Amino acid sequence: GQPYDLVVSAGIGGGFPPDAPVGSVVVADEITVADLGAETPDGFVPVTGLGFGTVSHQPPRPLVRDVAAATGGVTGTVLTVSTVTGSAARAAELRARHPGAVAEAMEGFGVAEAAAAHGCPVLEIRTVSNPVGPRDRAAWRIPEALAALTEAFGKTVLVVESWKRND
Ligand SMILES: O=C(O)c1cccc(C(=O)CC[C@H]2O[C@@H](n3cnc4c(=O)[nH]cnc43)[C@H](O)[C@@H]2O)c1
Repeated sequence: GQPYDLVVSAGIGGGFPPDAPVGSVVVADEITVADLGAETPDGFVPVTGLGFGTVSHQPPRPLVRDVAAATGGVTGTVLTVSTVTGSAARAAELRARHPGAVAEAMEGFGVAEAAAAHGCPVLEIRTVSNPVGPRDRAAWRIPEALAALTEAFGKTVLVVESWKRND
């Protein structure tokens, strides 16, 4: 079949204040799964600490830089979680464990694993619909985040097309 040059995971996400406010664009320079591992009496141990697997993927640096410049996006780690953060304590715990985290979402790491399995680079772009923290569904700005995503994705496509030609 036709080989792919890039896999893009795009969607909305929660932003860690103050780095990624609601409405902002985030481009992952690292895609990290935050809750894949084991809980032990001494705390959370990632799968890598258990002796197998992987917990992070790195999108191509020049592409991240150029997409962030084109979209006005913030770069940083985007965490993949299975459970949407719903408390200040959990938000603080995640940030303590991942100081470079600017956002969380639910799909990026799975997409990155699939891309890696096919030797394909990956990019994750998120627009922020809500702050990561105490659960307040009424504060989620999903239509605004989707509108921002549409705009950011259009700019991303232009960068990706020139990146493909030049790389
Ligand atoms: O009502 C809830 O608390 C709730 C629980 C689970 C999932 C949801 C969603 O609507 C998430 C679906 C979608 O949005 C992304 N997303 C947006 N904000 C966040 C976040 O703060 N943490 C994690 N994921 C988030 C996610 O990637 C999904 O695509 C609501």
